Amino acid sequence: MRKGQIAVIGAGKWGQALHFALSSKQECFISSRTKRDIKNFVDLDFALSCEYLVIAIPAQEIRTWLKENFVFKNQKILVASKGIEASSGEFLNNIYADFVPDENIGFISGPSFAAEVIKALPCALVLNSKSKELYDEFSKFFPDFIKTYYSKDIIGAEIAGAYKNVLAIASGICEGLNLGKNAQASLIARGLVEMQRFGKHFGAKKATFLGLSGAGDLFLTANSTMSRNYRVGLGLAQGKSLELILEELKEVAEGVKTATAIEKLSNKYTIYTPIAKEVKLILDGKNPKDSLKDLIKN
Ligand SMILES: NC(=O)c1ccc[n+]([C@@H]2O[C@H](COP(=O)([O-])OP(=O)(O)OC[C@H]3O[C@@H](n4cnc5c(N)ncnc54)[C@H](O)[C@@H]3O)[C@@H](O)[C@H]2O)c1
Ligand SMILES: O=P(O)(O)OC[C@H](O)CO
Repeated sequence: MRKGQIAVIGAGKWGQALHFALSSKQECFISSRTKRDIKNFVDLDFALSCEYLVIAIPAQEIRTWLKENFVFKNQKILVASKGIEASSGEFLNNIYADFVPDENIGFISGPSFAAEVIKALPCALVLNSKSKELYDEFSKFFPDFIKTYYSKDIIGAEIAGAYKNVLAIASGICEGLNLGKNAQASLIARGLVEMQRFGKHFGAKKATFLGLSGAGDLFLTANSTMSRNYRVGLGLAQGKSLELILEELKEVAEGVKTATAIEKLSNKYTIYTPIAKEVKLILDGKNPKDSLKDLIKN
């Protein structure tokens, strides 16, 4: 094992931004399934032999990626993805649990557009782990422009980070339909209540939804065209097909698949999730204006 060394796996927008940030205090490696012209780019075997790993591949790909590539050799891992597996409705921490013990894993949450992190603009992140030791070790790698906080509420952080993507789609729809700022603020506020209610069912803490991981990331993502999920919503409101929107986006918008996962889990456990349900229906072809009427009525 490469003791003390750190590598990011996944060289998309977030992986590259984290690689930039984590390179500010020491050498940080990066790996991806396709070779990239990035400083310190290494092959996957090299990356996997580092003691510290930050995994930034999309949520829907994680199970397969772990099965095909990962062998646990006591590495310490930070998960940077934000989503819920759509095919199973499984949370990422449960998927990772088959491969990595609790004390070796943490999850990043909080408001963090890659495009700003890669410019070294200040931000605050939460590193969520059962192990404070793991937090202490990883937080030392972060640059001065990122303030890190510790939390043990993994499920809360995970749900907040995934759910806000679905709400960002809803907010983009609201903007695209020109419904006004009152409507948008109402939607975001009710969305926060909705994701907290959903989280409560799975044991998440209320405080997580009121802090960086919940309100912080929701307010960011649901208010800006910098968000891919928000832009999906804008496109839907403009009458574009989901297929075309995703083709134009060329990057992952986790809210699309996470809406399916939330629908599955809400149906299974009878959790009231009206906004996420309408987003799912719109993604499946419902007219957004009809959704709005139904949302106000119910
Ligand atoms: N971009 C941001 O601002 C941001 C911030 C915080 C969290 N996130 C989260 O980070 C995750 C990644 O987002 P991103 O912005 O880097 O997306 P992206 O679309 O820019 O890149 C995704 C990367 O994952 C790689 N990938 C896809 N399938 C893979 C597979 N099967 N095996 C290995 N690699 C695979 C792609 O090659 C690509 O490099 C998402 O869950 C996203 O929600 C993104
Ligand atoms: O561009 P989005 O919508 O994937 O959001 C990116 C980050 O999750 C913001 O914290």
